[in-house]
Amino acid sequence: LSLLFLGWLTSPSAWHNKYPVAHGSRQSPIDIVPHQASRDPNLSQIVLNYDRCTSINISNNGHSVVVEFDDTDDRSVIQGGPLDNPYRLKQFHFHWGEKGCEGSEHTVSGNSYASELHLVHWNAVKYKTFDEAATAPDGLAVLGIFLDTGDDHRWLHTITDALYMVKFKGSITDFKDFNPKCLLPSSLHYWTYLGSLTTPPLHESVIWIVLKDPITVSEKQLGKFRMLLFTGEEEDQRLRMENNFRPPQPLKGRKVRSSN
Ligand SMILES: C[C@H](CNC(=O)c1ccc(S(N)(=O)=O)cc1)Cn1ccc2ccccc21
Ligand SMILES: [Zn+2]
Repeated sequence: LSLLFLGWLTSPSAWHNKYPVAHGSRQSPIDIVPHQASRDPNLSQIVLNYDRCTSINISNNGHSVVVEFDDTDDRSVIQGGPLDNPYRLKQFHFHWGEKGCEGSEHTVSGNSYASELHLVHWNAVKYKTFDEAATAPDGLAVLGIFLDTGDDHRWLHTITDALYMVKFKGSITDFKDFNPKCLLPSSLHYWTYLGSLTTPPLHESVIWIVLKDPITVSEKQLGKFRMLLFTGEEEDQRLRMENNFRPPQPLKGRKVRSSN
């Protein structure tokens, strides 16, 4: 692809050239093997205090579609589980494929889901800014939620109806009064492990919390994500945004823990 050739849209296998940490000891995503995860009785449940969250905008950053939140105070935080502090919700975004059988970043016993939702939080107790936290080993906490295909998701339309407004890379529009609690599965049982950002700069700064249960969305709803473009309005090449997922990375001796 000319964009690949131009080095703009680099493939995951080339990222190590510019970001050597791509071959680091705690890279994400990983393949999660449930029976090899250790049940840890000290792992409490995770608590999501999103009731006063303030969504601000939705945008296409050329990698995914991102909904950003007001993170100037502790109005929406995740806490408990493996976390020693509350972590502030900053944004959520998705990863997806070009067909239903792949698209998630984490896999479970080698199996992919159609998509994966990432709710990105940062440790504002220990760090002053998101960018500072994004480079610290305990700086970020990302809640991963798998998306399965089946019936329509009753609340996802609020997001998919806005996607036409952010078709091109670099586009952004208001997106108020959205509470991501409506995107949670019924159970908050999870796996947790120490990992990284799954896109450059691949900082090894993420405490991953991956929910065991997926949510269900329809092929039609997922198809609307595929009408987004990697390319900007001014570019003559139009590249559909799909397969924006990094494949699983080596575990390198890490332990995956399981909530009860
Ligand atoms: C990281 C930040 C841009 N990336 C992210 O915020 C991010 C968040 C979550 C994920 S995922 N898919 O793992 O949930 C991936 C990327 C900007 N930024 C801050 C410091 C910094 C330094 C160099 C370049 C960019 C930098
Ligand atoms: Zn992500």
